[in-house]
Amino acid sequence: MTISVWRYSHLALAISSFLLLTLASVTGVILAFQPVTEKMQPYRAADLDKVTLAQSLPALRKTYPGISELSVDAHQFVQIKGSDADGKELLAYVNPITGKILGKPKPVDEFFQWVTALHRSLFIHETGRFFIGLTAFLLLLITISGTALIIQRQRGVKRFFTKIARDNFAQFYHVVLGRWSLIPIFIIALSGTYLSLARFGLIDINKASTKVDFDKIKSGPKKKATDFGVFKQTTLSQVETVEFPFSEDVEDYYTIKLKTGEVAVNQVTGDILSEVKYPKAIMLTNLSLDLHTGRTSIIWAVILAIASANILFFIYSGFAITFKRLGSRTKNKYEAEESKYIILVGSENGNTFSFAQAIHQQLLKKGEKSHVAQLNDYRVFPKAEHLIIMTATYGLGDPPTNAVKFKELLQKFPQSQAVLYSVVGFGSHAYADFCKFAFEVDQIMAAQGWAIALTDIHTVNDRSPDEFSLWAEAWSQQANVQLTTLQLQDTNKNRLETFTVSANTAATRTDGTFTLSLQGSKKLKVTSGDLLAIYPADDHRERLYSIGVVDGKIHLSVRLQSHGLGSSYLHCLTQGQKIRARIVNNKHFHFPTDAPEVLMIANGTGIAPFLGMLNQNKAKKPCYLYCGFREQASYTAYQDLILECKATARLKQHHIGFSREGKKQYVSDLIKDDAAFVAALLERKGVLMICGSLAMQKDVFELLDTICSERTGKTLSYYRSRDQILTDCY
Ligand SMILES: Cc1cc2nc3c(=O)[nH]c(=O)nc-3n(C[C@H](O)[C@H](O)[C@H](O)COP(=O)(O)O)c2cc1C
Repeated sequence: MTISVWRYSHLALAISSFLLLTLASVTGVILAFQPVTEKMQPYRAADLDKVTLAQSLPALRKTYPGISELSVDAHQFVQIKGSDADGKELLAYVNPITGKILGKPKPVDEFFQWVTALHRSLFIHETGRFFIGLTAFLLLLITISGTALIIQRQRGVKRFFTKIARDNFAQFYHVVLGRWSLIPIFIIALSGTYLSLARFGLIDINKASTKVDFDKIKSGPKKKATDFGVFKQTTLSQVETVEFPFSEDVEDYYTIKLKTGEVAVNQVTGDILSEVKYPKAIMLTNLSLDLHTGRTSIIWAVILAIASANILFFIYSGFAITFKRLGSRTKNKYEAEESKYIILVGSENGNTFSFAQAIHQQLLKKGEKSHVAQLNDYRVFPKAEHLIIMTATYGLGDPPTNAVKFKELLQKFPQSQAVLYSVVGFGSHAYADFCKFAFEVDQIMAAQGWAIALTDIHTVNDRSPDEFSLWAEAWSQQANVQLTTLQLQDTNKNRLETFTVSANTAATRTDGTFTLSLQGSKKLKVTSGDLLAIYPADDHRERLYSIGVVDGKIHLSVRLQSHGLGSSYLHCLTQGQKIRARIVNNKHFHFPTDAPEVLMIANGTGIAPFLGMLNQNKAKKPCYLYCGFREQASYTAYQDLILECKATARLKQHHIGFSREGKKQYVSDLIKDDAAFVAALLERKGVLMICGSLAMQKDVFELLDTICSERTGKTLSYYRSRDQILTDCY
């Protein structure tokens, strides 16, 4: 089943039951304390599984000749009923062997009684019981769909308990707590459902009673009750109640109600007069009661309380996740299945969506059925006549995250009608592989029998509105759809903050690299590894820089490029100057606080985020830094900070190589020298972080692939898929 089927089932079930589930969970938490408080009373008889009826019944009957009934409850309290020597009513907890009175039963606490009635029937008797039973059943289905979702999210049953990628608080803890409380919640739901079915007679739980043939009752040979075989073989832990003979008359007998059946015993001879076995359903009902109420074990009662409290958290976090998802989803007027125009977007930072929206809105205005989705949502579009694919490119010509599945899905879901397609690539000439992913998409589209190219592939450099308009014009002519001026919303521009330059080393360095410190005007949510987006020409062109946060300030490390738009702009900034920029949360490259060890690999200005991470490593997690520079002069600027981190144990080891001096080493040479250590670190679940040039990343990946296959027998992608290799290269 696809993830969305499970997700929607999970959501629909949760929505339909959340009110009653909240009530049942709150009352469930309270009721879990009932067995805990009751069990604290000092009436518990020890080792009931060793005390036989032969040891107990004759002794009790001797001490209390007026005894009529003995009962053993779930807390292992032995209670007797009858009349005492003075003919007064006798009701007490006793020691089953000595008969010593341990205490008097108290009526059930009124508060617990009230909560129990609310929990079971909402004070509306059978109707309430029905709704509570239904809620238990819905909870069972929610647990099953939740399990399926966790398995899909973790990509397999075997990886069920492996590390969870952290999206946001609600999502992360919904899954983390879900995994741990799955079993108790499943048991609560299953036992609750079973008890309701039994209550409504859908399961037969009628207890048949013993039938004694009075004509066959023998009055001899007489035996002592302590020698009755059935008494010797039965322990009090098996017993629910014992009804004592009313008188010494042979026609009055013992009726012993066990958990598994009922036995009538001749009080003179000890013969079994009649015996019935209960159906399995009775045992299952008892087990369900034990499991649902925690009445037999304090530990289980506490687990039930925690699990019920977790259900309340799941209700909160489940809704938080849903609202967030709905908020960020592209709002489509028409479903994909009914739309003539399908616009698929590949985007990492959201900019490409604003171009897609511009076309989408125009089509809607014209009364056309248009639908915007992510490339990863590609499927069969039965009514589609036009497919527009707009995608960015990242890394070494890689797809954005929301497009990684597209190629596979395309092979899986061929369209059954001819569809006219057009591909628009969004990229930047600042990267070697300009719009590479878009070109790949265009090529595989061309290979689909059902796909007909409406235009040649168009590329848009640096989100240029002019270049995009050229494509829009070409497409509108070919598609015969008139488009008026496109409204491109630059949402990023609304999110700019002011930063003050607190230091710039541009003037003091000769090697072309410089560091820049910035101070935000207000308290910003930023951490090392995030990116700073600047708009040097105050237009659509955006430039991103990795951030290191050192002592609360944002540090950038930049190499001045000839004709570089961003680097030239930053180079000229002077102390005290203010700039407008925004922080891009780059969560996949944050310091992995859960990792046991971290190995950082950087070349050149890629060291910036690591300096911040090391500075923030107050927990002194073992960190190793492998760094490559052109010459010593490039390294000097960072040396003091690195040595300080080492002196304060925030950095355990560092290895620096210079490509144009001394041994002429690249960072990959440093890694090669320590291949055994790197492999062992990966095996110890350590994390490798790489920041710097894409060329360096390529070399290091090739080397790591060899190291892994030779030394750990695993592939590099094995560690990448487990978030043990994190990259931020440019
Ligand atoms: C880290 C990084 C890597 C990039 N790699 C490439 C690339 O290899 N080729 C390319 O043409 N553009 C590359 N770009 C530019 C983006 O594709 C371009 O800015 C695009 O408009 C971003 O769209 P989005 O905001 O929708 O993700 C890269 C941008 C960043 C920040």
